[in-house]
Amino acid sequence: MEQGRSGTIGVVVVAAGRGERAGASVEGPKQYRRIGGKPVIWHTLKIFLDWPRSGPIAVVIHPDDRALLEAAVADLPGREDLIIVTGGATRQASVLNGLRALQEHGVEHVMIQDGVRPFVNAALLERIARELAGGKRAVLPALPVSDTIKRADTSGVVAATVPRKDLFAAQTPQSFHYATILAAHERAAEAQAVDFTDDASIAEWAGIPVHLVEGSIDNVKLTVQRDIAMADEKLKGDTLPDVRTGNGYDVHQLEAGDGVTLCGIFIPHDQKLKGHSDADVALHALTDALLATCGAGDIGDHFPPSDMQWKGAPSRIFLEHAARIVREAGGTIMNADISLIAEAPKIGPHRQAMREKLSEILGISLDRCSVKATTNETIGFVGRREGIAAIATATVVFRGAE
Ligand SMILES: Nc1ccn([C@@H]2O[C@H](COP(=O)(O)OP(=O)(O)OP(=O)(O)O)[C@@H](O)[C@H]2O)c(=O)n1
Ligand SMILES: C[C@](O)(CO)[C@H](O)COP(=O)(O)O
Repeated sequence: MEQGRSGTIGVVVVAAGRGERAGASVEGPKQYRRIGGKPVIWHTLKIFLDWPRSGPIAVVIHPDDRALLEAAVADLPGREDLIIVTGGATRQASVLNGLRALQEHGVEHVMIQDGVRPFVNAALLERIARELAGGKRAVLPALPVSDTIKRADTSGVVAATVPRKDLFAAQTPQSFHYATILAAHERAAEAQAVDFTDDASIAEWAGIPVHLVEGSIDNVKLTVQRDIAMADEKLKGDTLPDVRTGNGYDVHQLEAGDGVTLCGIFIPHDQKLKGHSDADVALHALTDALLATCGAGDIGDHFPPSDMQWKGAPSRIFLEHAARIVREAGGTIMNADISLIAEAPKIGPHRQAMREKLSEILGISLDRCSVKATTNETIGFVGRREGIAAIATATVVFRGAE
């Protein structure tokens, strides 16, 4: 065996199982099922191929799956460097074959990864690598169990509640000093000690201290059909359009005057709206709705009433500002909808002009601009003609989900 090159981390990805618990599929065993449009094994291998510290990578497959693997990785950069190995009847046997395949590659450490954990991530690999570099011979990513754990007898009756304080759920990549874990695996095989479900158990059996590092909550093993469906949904979700809705509400008092400005349209009336600017409640509500779609605060944050420059200002300035913020954040305004709540003046005759004004200010088509109005049936402050209220909703689509 070649001497391990200091710091080189080999990888064994085991993918020779039959996936019986997940059930049959035309795509083959679960490691070849597509999630987010790519086979599970493609995702897993990509993480290791992209991770700059990966040394040689052995992929352990079932003898019947050669064509499936080749098709699965056909478009994966770096696939030509993968070392393809045939697996055994158990996970343990498959890992041993993978470890043996790295013998001539001079690795100092090895990460042993389930092919069916496609959400392993570089941050987790870095955490593990730090421990290996610090001299740990066996490192196990794991998370504390969060469910209460019961032990049951064979009739399905609970025999005991197991204190969970010291319990952890083991993940992969379980990572080791290469020569140490290879020797332990070889000894376990010779001793026909064969019921180990993971490599840390073999290290424990061989008396090697296994050190925990914090696993990753995303790093789930796809075991049953539902796991695969959920993984697919998760990845598809990442590419869904990022549609956001914001709402806004505003009220201004009425006082004696000669008219009100609503949605940028002046309507002659025997009252006017009180306010620092032109007091266009409708445009103020819509400004808030737009700002809300990108978490940009509210109108008061951008145009403080204490700032004299906004005295008597036309409110279209505020709306144009909010629309600019939305666009700069990557948003496209899809729809703006305003409901006015006013006893008087009548809004109906001005609705079309208001919609056209919104369309002009926002730069979107008329059919995406809606203005509605209702009275307050003579009750409350609106009913007593003491004020006018407006409610607005804006829908914005952003480029790509976060
Ligand atoms: N003989 C085996 C058995 C399992 N594995 C691999 O070990 C990982 C974890 O095993 P598991 O989830 O149990 O996969 P399967 O054995 O395929 O599933 P099942 O037990 O439902 O058949 C998987 O990537 C699987 O392909 C392997 O390489 N060789
Ligand atoms: C290695 C493992 O993924 C750690 O949780 C697990 O032990 C594999 O068990 P399985 O029975 O092969 O699913």
